[in-house]
Amino acid sequence: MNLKPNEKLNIHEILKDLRHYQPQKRGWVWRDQTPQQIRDFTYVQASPSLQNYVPLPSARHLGNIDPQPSEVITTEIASGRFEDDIRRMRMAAYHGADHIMVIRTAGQSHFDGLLEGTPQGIGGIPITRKQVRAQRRALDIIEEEVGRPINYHSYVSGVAGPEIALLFAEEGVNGAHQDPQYNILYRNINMVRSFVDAAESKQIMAYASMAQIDGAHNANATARDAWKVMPELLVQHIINSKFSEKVGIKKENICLSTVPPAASPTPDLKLNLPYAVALREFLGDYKMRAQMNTKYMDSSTREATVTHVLNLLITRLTSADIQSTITPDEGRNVPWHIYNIEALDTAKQALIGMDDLLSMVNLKNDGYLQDKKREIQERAILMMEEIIEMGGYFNAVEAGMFVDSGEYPQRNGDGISREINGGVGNGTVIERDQDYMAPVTAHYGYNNIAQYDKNAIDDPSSLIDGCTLEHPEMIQFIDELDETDNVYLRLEKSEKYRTGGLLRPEVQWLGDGTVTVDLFFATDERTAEAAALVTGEKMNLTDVEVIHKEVLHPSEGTRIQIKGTFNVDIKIDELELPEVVEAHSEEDIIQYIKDHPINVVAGTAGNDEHSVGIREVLDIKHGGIEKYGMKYTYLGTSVPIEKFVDAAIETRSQVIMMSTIISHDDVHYKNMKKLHNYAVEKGVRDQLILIAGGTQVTPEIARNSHMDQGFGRGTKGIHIASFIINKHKDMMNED
Ligand SMILES: Cc1ncc(COP(=O)(O)O)c(/C=N/CC[C@H](N)C(=O)O)c1O
Repeated sequence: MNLKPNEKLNIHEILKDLRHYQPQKRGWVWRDQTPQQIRDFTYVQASPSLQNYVPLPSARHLGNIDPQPSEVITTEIASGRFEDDIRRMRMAAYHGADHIMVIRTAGQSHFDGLLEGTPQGIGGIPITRKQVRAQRRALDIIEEEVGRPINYHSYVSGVAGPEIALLFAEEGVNGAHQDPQYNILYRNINMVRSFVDAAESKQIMAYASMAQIDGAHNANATARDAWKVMPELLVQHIINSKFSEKVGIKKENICLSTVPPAASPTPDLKLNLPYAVALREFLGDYKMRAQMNTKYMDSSTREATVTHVLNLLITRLTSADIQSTITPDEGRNVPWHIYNIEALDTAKQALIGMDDLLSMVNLKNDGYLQDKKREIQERAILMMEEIIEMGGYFNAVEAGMFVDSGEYPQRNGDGISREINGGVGNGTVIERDQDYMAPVTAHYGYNNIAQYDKNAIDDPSSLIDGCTLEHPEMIQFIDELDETDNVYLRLEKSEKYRTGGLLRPEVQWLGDGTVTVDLFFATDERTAEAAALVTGEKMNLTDVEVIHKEVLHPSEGTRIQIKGTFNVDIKIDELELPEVVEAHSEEDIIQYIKDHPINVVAGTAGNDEHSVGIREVLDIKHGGIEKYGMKYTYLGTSVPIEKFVDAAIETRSQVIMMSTIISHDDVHYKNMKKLHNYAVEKGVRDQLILIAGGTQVTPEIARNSHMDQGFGRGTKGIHIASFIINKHKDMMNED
């Protein structure tokens, strides 16, 4: 399936014959990191541009360039409906994401086997073979469309870790979180079981060349005062990284989740920059996955974005191989399309904006930064030495050494303590017998293959002519298990928004009807909140809820954002679509005017004193037509209609731009007819391009009033200039 930008991805095609689909490749793909020369600009920490993309809004002034940073950019997409998330993945890829992270449904860490089918998830997606295969298949098509590989990522931790790891290897998943410490500390899974499972999972991930992200960041999401766990974060990174390397994951696929432990209004960089430097100095052989702090994130997207940009500054002052973006699941707890895309644009804009920063500034080799860095490192080393003295990691966990609210070596005794012989899965690790044998690939630990064939020791599955990792056709694909909760039922309900010609606003699921309204009330917070809910109801929204409050002043005013459901289906074929306003590139217009000089007469007609609008589209300062080399004679305001034509004749102008804002008694259309009639009377109508503009002017009605074109709200100089050269070309061909 080849995707075209103006064609929607067809979920039915993705699901068709899924049982026979096999992943196109395995393994993580880093970006091609090569400096890029784009127009006048050289980008050093860059990668090649995409074939299909949506550039930043401001790129419009720069020929729509879309430079790509060198870091892999992550976005997390998990609304609970994998079929709807595929659309967002395509949007995200257009905005520069090449690492799609799928959070699992709540509590999947505690499922001791694989889920099947495609039930709807809560707070994430139930990771199943069918769902993974469908999304990887979609990403295979989307990466063709944007022209860059896309890494698909989810989570291996939990009691079914090894089974999930094998599923991911079989289905071509490219990256996963895997860290036994996560199981132990945050899911209370038995520590012996967790490390044995982790060895198996990591071996499989190494075989499939998957990138691994660790779970150290969870400490600063869990700790009482996150900035105090910095020594422990280093320790956690070291434990998982060294363990992973010993199991067999290549260093370039071991990624540290370098989430900084603090965010403004703490002095963000004074805490997080020394930590970032300390981490990279100790563990620079591995890859760094930068991820902004998600603990001190509230419902203000503006505030979260600033924290995100400060994290991007740290990335540019140190280094990152993967740059994660605001994790809507953890930030605003609303995994909506707009938050993924805004965060991707933030990352792209900031990283590109700070390209090659260290060629201009560098970090001081003395003073606070180095002292703080060293202090963090020393605390971490002391902590590791004490762990060894305590008899090792398991004893240290049992003693509550981790996520204590004290800054090591200070201990407050409130760490997360787990019993060596406790937790989920305790007592489920069984010593392998002498004759234990499993004829499978990427299997960790004792495996007595030699008892059957000494030559097969390095290739156990050769005893059975290969396992599922060599023969994907052996994989048992289970379609749907639950007749009441599966993708087919969901697609049936939303089909009218796919092929029924209907539209409804949405935030995450097709046609979910959710809208947000941004309100300000000149009153205190509680009154404003109550008023906002009533406002939503009076707008005929249902399920109205407040999702964000901002006090501008305790009594003068409060900002409230609400969400609500809009319960009306919009019929597409009843819509009157706005005209497409063609805009040539700035270079083409400038060149055309150089070859064909064009003069313009402009002013505001009749008894109308408005002048702002027409100045916006005339002056070079606002990107008016002057910017493209056109010369204009400005007649001012309240210009008699005849004067426009007389001045055009006198100045040998080809164009009249008449601004006519006032629309009482349709005076604006009367002005247009008068202008046309007078030009005819003077015998110059066919030599002139007549353009009318104004807030109440529409192209169709202007043309019906004998103008050549009309321009309404939001018109920019480039739109008018493009029309003028198109019309001028037509007139030239006619002559
Ligand atoms: C090591 C590890 N294993 C599993 C899970 C998730 O585990 P469940 O699937 O049971 O929820 C996590 C979660 N971290 C959040 C990731 C964050 N959004 C990020 O970008 O890093 C984890 O860190």
